[in-house]
Amino acid sequence: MKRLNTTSPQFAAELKAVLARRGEQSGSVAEPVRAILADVQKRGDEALCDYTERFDRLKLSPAQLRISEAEIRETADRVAPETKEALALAAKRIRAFHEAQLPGDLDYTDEAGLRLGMRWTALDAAGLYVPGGKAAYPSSVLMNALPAHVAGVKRLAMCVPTPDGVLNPLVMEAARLCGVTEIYRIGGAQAVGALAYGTPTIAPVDRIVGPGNAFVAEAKRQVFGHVGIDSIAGPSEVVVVADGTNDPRLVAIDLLAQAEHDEQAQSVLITQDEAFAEKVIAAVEEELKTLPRAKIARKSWDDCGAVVIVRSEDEAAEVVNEFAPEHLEVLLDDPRAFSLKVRHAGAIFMGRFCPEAVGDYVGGPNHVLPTSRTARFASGLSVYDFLKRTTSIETDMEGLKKVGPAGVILAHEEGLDAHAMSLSERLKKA
Ligand SMILES: NC(=O)c1ccc[n+]([C@@H]2O[C@H](COP(=O)([O-])OP(=O)(O)OC[C@H]3O[C@@H](n4cnc5c(N)ncnc54)[C@H](O)[C@@H]3O)[C@@H](O)[C@H]2O)c1
Ligand SMILES: N[C@H](CO)Cc1c[nH]c[nH+]1
Ligand SMILES: [Zn+2]
Repeated sequence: MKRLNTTSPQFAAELKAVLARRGEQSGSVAEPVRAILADVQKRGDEALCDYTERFDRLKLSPAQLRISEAEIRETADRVAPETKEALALAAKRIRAFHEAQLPGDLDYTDEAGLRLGMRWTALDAAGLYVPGGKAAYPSSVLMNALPAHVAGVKRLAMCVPTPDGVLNPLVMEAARLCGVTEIYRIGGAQAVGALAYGTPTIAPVDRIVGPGNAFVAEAKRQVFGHVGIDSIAGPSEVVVVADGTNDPRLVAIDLLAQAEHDEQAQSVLITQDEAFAEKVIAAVEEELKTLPRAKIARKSWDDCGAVVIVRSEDEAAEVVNEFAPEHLEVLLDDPRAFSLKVRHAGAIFMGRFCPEAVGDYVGGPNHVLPTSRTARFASGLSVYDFLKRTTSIETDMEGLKKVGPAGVILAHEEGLDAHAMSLSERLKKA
């Protein structure tokens, strides 16, 4: 964990090094991912089976890649009723928020008499990547599948790794709850490659969405252009802005809540109160003594963690904007006022009673969010990732007479005479 202070002459360089730290690690996977994607394109199902055996310790034949509906049902039936109720509460809230996102079409006639429109249509097929290497993520099934379902996507193909062949009952129940029946027991870059290029068993999709580790994030980056992707939703990140009135132990737990996802996760505290910062650091050490996933969280905290001492809330906001974090917790008296200073963050959690875990599971907004500073230009998963827009123009001769002559001039300026003639020859008939 790095200690930074904005009063230090080296602050800018130190911050750059903290930000670069994760980039270095993700850069190291580019070549292995390229090789895996090329191999999946070449060898299809055989490659999927080989990588699944190598990385997930599961020997499969191509016929076993897809999880049967009977397996989904039987595995999901093992979920306890109160757990099903918790999942149903989360699903209801997530569905409601994404239904509220649904955009409307445009259709109007302007002053020149042209009827202009924009119609939203759903993708035909979406690939849903649900992580499952170091932890199982039934919550990610909901976050991937519900916006797709709300958007009206006809085909949903889900990939989820099942290390050692273990099917997670709650992942299967979440899939059943969302009506997902096409599920493959594969993960990592090879799953992304199968969804992007297709194999004899897995038909290709039009867009791949969902979070994953550095291999998954890099694979999505590399297939972008051949298929759409939502964003680079890689190893988790949280920045916590807290004043000294907070309980240091709760802040430490919030930092560890994201560190426990992945050795490459990043947790950062920003505060004006140095004494408070030291209490949080001590509390992190104390919690790591008993945290079940301490091995993962310790490496994440040691390698990628940071504590930044700032001189004002404005300075804190500027540091947040530099991180452009996946998640931002604002544990201040007026979190909403602070949040208005923030230009780049995937999701903001406001107030001392709203830790990120509310959003991870039951808040409603999506927890699949941009990482590695991509929140500067990317957004969290939403219904818009499963929709696309088609615009339309309709006009009669009256409308063409209003706008056509200007089009002719511009076409000639661009040296495109057939463009000009397609307008001028019609105008002659006026
Ligand atoms: N950004 C978000 O919105 C968001 C949401 C949830 C989870 N996450 C992140 O998702 C990630 C989940 O990671 P995970 O590992 O648990 O599951 P994962 O499913 O992302 O990755 C596991 C897969 O990685 C592949 N793999 C493992 N080691 C490999 C290697 N050496 N070479 C090539 N491929 C390899 C395997 O195929 C395995 O199936 C975490 O980093 C977590 O922070 C992010
Ligand atoms: N914090 C993760 C996004 O980085 C989402 C998640 C799923 N389950 C628990 N947390
Ligand atoms: Zn989380």
